[in-house]
Amino acid sequence: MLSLNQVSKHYDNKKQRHGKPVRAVHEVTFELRPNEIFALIGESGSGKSTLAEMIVGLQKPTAGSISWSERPSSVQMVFQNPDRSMNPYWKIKDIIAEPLILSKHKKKAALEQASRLAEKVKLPRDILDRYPTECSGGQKQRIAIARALTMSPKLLVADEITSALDPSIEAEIMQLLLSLKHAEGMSILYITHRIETITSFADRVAVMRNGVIEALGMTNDVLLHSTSAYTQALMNACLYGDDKRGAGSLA
Ligand SMILES: Nc1ncnc2c1ncn2[C@@H]1O[C@H](COP(=O)(O)OP(=O)(O)OP(=O)(O)O)[C@@H](O)[C@H]1O
Repeated sequence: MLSLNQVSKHYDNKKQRHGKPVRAVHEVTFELRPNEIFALIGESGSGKSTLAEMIVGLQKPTAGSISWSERPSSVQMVFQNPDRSMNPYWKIKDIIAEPLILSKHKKKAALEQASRLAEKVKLPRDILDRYPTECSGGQKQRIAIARALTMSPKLLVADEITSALDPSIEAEIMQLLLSLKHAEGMSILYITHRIETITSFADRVAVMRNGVIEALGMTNDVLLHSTSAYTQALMNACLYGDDKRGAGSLA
């Protein structure tokens, strides 16, 4: 359904003083299967967000191709900081309904759909008439997910969406994503630096390092049996807590 073929994103950084070229993503090739959770892990700066942004069309590759077999609106993205995509002066029901109204649905039907989706992502009923500042971080991520669901996505790209949340709230959001994968029949590209959370969550995992995919396969195979020293170091770093952001000094 989604296939990436030799996808690269290089920045020349010529306009910056002392700017050096960066190979944010370099010749990445993989396919995403229908109805799978695919985790993308790697240390900070390894290129995960750049790759995600190219997949949803927010950035153009400098080389290679990305092909998506479904309608364009069936790829949706949820970001780490939900506040950036929410108008603080709008009620939650209007925030969830916005994509429907933009795509010419009648307001009444859009609000009814927003209410159904709020229930689907297990938000309390009274939240619809509140404003974003009156919601918790976990609730805001549920709101962002509900809004993404208005477009009946076949692929949800989730970029560090639980990174700012407490572990117990993170676990609840991951549980929600698992149930949505089954109920909606969608795939999820899940970007995280918390590797310890993905073992019983992701079907497959890709490990990024300096813009390239260093390992890719079934989650347990990659995390437990990979011969890649970098992947092993990432695992050790998260198990023994010496660097929560990843392999750090292992460049
Ligand atoms: N617009 C840009 N211009 C120049 N360089 C950029 C730009 N965006 C990202 N980069 C560089 O590309 C590399 C990959 O960045 P990216 O944000 O994709 O990594 P990441 O793995 O998502 O990191 P993090 O986990 O910290 O979000 C980094 O070296 C970054 O500095």
